[in-house]
Amino acid sequence: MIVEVKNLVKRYNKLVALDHLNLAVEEGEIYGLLGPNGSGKTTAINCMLSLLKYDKGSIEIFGKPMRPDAYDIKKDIGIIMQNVAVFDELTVYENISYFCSLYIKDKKEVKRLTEEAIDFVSLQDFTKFMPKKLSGGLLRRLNIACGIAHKPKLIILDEPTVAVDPQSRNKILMGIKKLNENGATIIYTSHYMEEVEQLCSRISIIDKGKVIATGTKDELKNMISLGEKITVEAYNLREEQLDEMLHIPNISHVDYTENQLVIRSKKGKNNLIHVLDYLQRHEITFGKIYTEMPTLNDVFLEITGKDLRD
Ligand SMILES: Nc1ncnc2c1ncn2[C@@H]1O[C@H](COP(=O)(O)OP(=O)(O)OP(=O)(O)O)[C@@H](O)[C@H]1O
Repeated sequence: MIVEVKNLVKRYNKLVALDHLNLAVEEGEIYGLLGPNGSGKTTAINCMLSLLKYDKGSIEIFGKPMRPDAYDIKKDIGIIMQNVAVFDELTVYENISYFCSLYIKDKKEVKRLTEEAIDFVSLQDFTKFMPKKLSGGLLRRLNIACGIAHKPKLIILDEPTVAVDPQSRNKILMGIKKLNENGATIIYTSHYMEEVEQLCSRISIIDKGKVIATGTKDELKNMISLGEKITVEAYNLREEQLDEMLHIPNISHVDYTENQLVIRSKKGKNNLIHVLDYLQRHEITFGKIYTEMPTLNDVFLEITGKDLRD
């Protein structure tokens, strides 16, 4: 186990930001913390790193209790926080080199690792730039390079793609995958379900400071009753046909607006075949047809009754 958080409680005066939060991150995982803004992700990370005092619970990292002065643990952790934390008066190269030298004493090794980190985030053309001259996406990449140059075993990224252009976002996501392939365990917080789905091997969904569900994306989707959503471009459907479709096995909702028929099904096999069969038997003209599986937002919605983005 790389990180084990048990029954963590953190209050800001009367507000309970973490309410008996439990997490267990195993070696080699990309572990996602998915939750809406204000659900407690940053507070959890700050507690894990001993940057914030908490009221109750325990935190172990690499099998040892985490404390503010646990430098032997901290040297193996790379942190990339939401707010970019670099020195404005240092160049891109100097920033990365400085953060790396906090952990690595050998100067030649610092140089080698700095250059490797620059290549890794593709900032080769910007090494002499001051941070203020970088775009938002490049600045995020610099922030990441500063956090990972010393090759930590555990890398924690708190919403690293907020307000980042799509090209930099892709580079960041691919970079995180590569860091993981090279052996690092990753904790990744986000309120973007698509990113978490794409990237993470296991996910904890967090709401109001509590973990409400944990699993792989497929395990999470299997927790809910919703099956696939079938969308059909269909013409001249009558009210009674829509009512009849509700009697197709497993179908729970039917909606028809502007020639778009949207059918929601419960879990089960052959839902699409049954729908197609109905359309053909009733000689209903139809065009494009596609199905979508439930998303992590559907999971969040079914458990909490609200959208992730609310
Ligand atoms: N220093 C603070 N003082 C008082 N309340 C705080 C403080 N920091 C966070 N909170 C509150 O604690 C709760 C959890 O906030 P936190 O920032 O951990 O959530 P989050 O999931 O990381 O959201 P975001 O992505 O918006 O940062 C929120 O209600 C927030 O308003």
